[in-house]
Amino acid sequence: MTDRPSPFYTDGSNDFAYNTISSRVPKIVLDVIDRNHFSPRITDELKRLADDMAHNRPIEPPSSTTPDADHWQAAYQAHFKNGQPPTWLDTVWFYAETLLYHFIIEKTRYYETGIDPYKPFKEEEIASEALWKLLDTGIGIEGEPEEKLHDVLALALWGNRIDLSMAVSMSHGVHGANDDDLLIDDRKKLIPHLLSAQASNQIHIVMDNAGTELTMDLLLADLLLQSVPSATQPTQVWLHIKHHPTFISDTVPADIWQLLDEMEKRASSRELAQRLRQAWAQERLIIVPHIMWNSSSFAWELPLQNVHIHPEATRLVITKGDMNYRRFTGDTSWPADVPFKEAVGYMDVPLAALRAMKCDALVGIDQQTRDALQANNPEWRSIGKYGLIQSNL
Ligand SMILES: O=P(O)(O)OC[C@H]1O[C@](O)(CO)[C@@H](O)[C@@H]1O
Repeated sequence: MTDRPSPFYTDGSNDFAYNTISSRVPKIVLDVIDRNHFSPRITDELKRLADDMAHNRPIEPPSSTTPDADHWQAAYQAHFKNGQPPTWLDTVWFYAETLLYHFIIEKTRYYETGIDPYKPFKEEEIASEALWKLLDTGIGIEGEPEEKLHDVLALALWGNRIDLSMAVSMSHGVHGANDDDLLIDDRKKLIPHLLSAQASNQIHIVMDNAGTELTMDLLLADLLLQSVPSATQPTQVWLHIKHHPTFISDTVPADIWQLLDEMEKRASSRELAQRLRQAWAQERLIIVPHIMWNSSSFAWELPLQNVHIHPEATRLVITKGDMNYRRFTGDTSWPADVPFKEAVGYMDVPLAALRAMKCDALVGIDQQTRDALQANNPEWRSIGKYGLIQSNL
């Protein structure tokens, strides 16, 4: 058993992590200011946050008033160095980035106003014709269940490219996504596992972005509800989403209901929306917002049983996207000879990760493949072009 490598740091030892905290997310904070109409006080607090990150200032103590204050105050202490608060460019990247998005919610007073600071970004995407064209393509997929699952799993993966925090990833789009960019494809194991007769009746999807990715995930959920054979209990699909808005586009409850409303307005997607609403009403489709998915904890630190992920009932956990991949694999680059199954060995349930690669975190790709991709494009890991469908099956 290979020891888990340390997580990426923001101190320059990993370029992408450093650039994210020193430059990329400060720009996102300023963009959030521009896209909203905050009071001068909130605007000044956000500008100071952006400036603190860019200038490697000490991280300020988190507030004591948010529902997850205990987590963030404990994490703050746990990341002290030499008895001092960490600075933004000298700490664990996963902590710094998740904390940054927590601070945006804290400073925009989300818990006092209920206003999603990313709503302007999300509204723009849900109005895009590309989203609705892709949904029509997905709805039009025909064939046997295994054929449909093969194609819809690919759409759910490539939908992850559409990520409002990463223009370069969005630039690759979903239409025309081809399997050449799919570096690992475990669908040949996943699909028989999903379609076989088993006692476990629950598929848990740890969700990611609203908008296009959510549209593809709802299409996948509908197909799973129709295709996965029921056992003593009806097949259920659980959607695990964020408790509050984060990472610009991550899904919160309002995003699901707004999308279903929009789907119902369109003749081509009305039936899909109605099936999903009915599945929800019959408790076959279950939506679970939980603040653990907003935290800086890695997956092995999370009480997954608190969100009903139990070995005996769970047929598969599907994690979507880059941040969840980082949370489940330790936000690090594993040695090339370590299989995905080993890196997630703490998981006592079948797991599949559907991820468009947007940073250096990686496990389960051999050295020869890494070298070839590196020679072709040194930024191959972080441009959202390549995708993984990895499983511990
Ligand atoms: O929505 P996803 O797939 O989790 O990716 C979003 C994240 O990808 C990253 O660029 C790298 O994880 C983050 O900085 C970014 O916000």
